[in-house]
This record gives sequence, C-alpha cells and structure tokens, in this order.
Amino acid sequence: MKKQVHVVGAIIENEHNEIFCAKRSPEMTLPNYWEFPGGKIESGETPEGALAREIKEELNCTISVGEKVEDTTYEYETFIVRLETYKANLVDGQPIAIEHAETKWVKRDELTQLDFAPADIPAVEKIVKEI
Ligand SMILES: Nc1nc2c([nH]c(=O)n2[C@H]2C[C@H](O)[C@@H](COP(=O)(O)OP(=O)(O)OP(=O)(O)O)O2)c(=O)[nH]1
Ligand SMILES: [Mg+2]
Repeated sequence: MKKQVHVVGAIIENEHNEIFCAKRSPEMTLPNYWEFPGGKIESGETPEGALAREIKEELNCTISVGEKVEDTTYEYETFIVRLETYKANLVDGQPIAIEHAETKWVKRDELTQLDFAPADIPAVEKIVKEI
C-alpha cells in the first residue's frame, strides 16, 4: 500500500493580483517542481490551522486563510497525496524563502508557464480561469 499524505497549499494573492509560487528545492521530495507553499496536516489540526502554521514555518509570514479552491487526490509513483488548496492573504510580513529554492509572484495568465507538481494542475487551471 502506498503511503498517503494529506497536504494543504496556500494560494496567496497580493494587491497586484499576483499569486505567490514557490519552487521545491533539489533536496525535497518532488524536487524542482513549483508548488503552492504549505505542508502536511498534523493530527488535531484543522486544514486552515495547518496552513497558517506551515506558512509561518516555511516563509516566516502570517496569512489569513480564505475559501477553498480545490481538493484533489493524485497518485505519484511512491505515494498518494490529497492536496487541498485555499486562497490566502498576507496579514503580517512578506514571504521569505527559508527552504524553497526560488519564489516569485506570478500573474494569473503566466501561472501555466511554471512546471507545477502534477497534483497542483487542477488548482492552477481553476485559478487561471478566474481572470
Ligand atoms: N506544500 C505542497 N506540497 C505539495 C504540493 N503539491 C504536491 O504534490 N505536494 C506534495 C509534495 C510533498 O511530497 C507532499 C508534502 O508537502 P511538503 O513537503 O510541503 O510537506 P511538509 O512541509 O509538511 O514537509 P516535511 O515536514 O514533510 O518535510 O505534498 C503543493 O502545492 N504544496
Ligand atoms: Mg512544505
């Protein structure tokens, strides 16, 4: 049986309607793919609580978590991920990459140019269509 992980990702949008994207580092699982930053929900956490915690840990800033965008399950070669993505806004600080290889603010219509992790594609497509 493949390992299953339940993960939350933040679609953080700024005042210029740009979305914050983060590139996974070569040392991480799924290396060098772009993602919506976040991570695994720990026991006892709500998805929103887990997401705020992960963003503080990974990007040293505070977000408010808004509406859910997508809930997708994707089977990778070695594990299965359930990825829930949420809209989010910065309420304190600016995101600083602590563990990611690269980060950038991307306009909606340029999102599809990034090589997103396969599990993220449905969320990316939904966000792009919002224009
Ligand atoms: N954070 C995040 N993870 C994603 C996305 N898409 C996707 O397939 N994943 C996968 C990559 C990882 O194998 C898995 C868990 O995410 P993660 O590595 O961020 O987990 P985490 O922050 O809790 O890190 P760790 O404690 O396990 O090191 O989910 C995404 O958009 N955001
Ligand atoms: Mg993470």
